[in-house]
Amino acid sequence: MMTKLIDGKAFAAKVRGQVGEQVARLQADHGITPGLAVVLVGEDPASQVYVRNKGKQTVEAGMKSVEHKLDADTSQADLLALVATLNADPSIHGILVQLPLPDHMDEAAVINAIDPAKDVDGFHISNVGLLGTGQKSMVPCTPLGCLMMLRDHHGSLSGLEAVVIGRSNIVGKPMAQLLLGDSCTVTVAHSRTRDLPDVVRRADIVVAAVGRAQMVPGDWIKPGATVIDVGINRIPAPEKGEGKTRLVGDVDFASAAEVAGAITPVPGGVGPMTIACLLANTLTACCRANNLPEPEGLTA
Ligand SMILES: NC(=O)C1=CN([C@@H]2O[C@H](COP(=O)(O)OP(=O)(O)OC[C@H]3O[C@@H](n4cnc5c(N)ncnc54)[C@H](OP(=O)(O)O)[C@@H]3O)[C@@H](O)[C@H]2O)C=CC1
Ligand SMILES: Nc1nc(=O)c2c([nH]1)NC[C@@H]1CN(c3ccc(C(=O)N[C@@H](CCC(=O)O)C(=O)O)cc3)C=[N+]21
Repeated sequence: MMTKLIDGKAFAAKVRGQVGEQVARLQADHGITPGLAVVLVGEDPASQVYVRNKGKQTVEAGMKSVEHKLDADTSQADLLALVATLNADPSIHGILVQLPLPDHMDEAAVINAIDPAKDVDGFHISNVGLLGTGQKSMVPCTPLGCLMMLRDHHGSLSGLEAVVIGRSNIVGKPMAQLLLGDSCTVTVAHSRTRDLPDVVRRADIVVAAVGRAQMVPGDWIKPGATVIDVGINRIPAPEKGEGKTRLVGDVDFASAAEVAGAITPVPGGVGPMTIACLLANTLTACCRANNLPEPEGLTA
């Protein structure tokens, strides 16, 4: 089987280009610059990398980027006060609080304190409810990026069997909602699923969002299926030198690529699309806030 590599890096660059064009038009026609605020609590090195990448790409798309870095022992009240300030700031159209938060914080309380119109992660209960009932919402970036790649590859997803492995609020559940919205027959698998290999074998579309390095082998994949690998796992890479690591997905890429019709790599697949969709959501939020037409092709 000749598999098609779905190039998320190139796709994301295209999306960011479209966002940049529409940001320039917004600026020229209306004098408005979309603004994104990213809040990071604590010093998790991986989170710092993501936050830096987000800030850089936000600026490259012509938008305003603000980063707030708080100590790991910041009180929840102080974080909520910052969120309230950002909610009230008219130059900020998108707010992202990087997850996970330190253990002493109530993640749901913080997320639900964000103005839903500025919730570019799409994690606020209002947005979750709107998505679940098929109404206009802010759509979570990672699943939105996956959906864009799937639509691009398949055209219509109608009637396809989709299996999502993972049921988290940030990836698995919203992914399942989006696939249902595009008329897939959706199965959501998780750690209690009986006979996961058999469940995965019936899928035309597999979305793996588990957080376990290379757990899905090629012999679970139906020949010709499309495989979207959300996982980001760092594993030792002694071949690169002592103490070195490399990134791998939740799918065993080498064996899955032998049978899949199309597959996303890690890195260079879902990850860059997540950031591109964050920029798209910020633009969308800015247009909505100003009663302007929404950007085309950048929403679900
Ligand atoms: N590329 C990107 O932009 C992003 C990548 N990620 C990556 O995606 C992965 C998943 O993230 P996230 O959804 O936050 O993770 P969570 O840990 O929140 O959820 C993992 C899910 O996988 C399920 N699971 C765990 N073990 C198994 C198993 N053996 N068989 C089947 N299902 C299992 C869990 O089931 P149960 O509910 O029963 O415990 C849970 O539903 C991670 O690698 C993360 O780094 C995340 C966000 C963005
Ligand atoms: N509120 C919130 N929203 C998020 O969207 C969110 C979050 N918290 N917490 C953490 C996860 C993870 N996440 C990634 C984003 C980009 C890459 C990405 O760009 N990955 C590159 C590689 C980056 C590298 O080299 O480390 C790639 O896959 O090619 C990965 C992971 C967003 N998340």
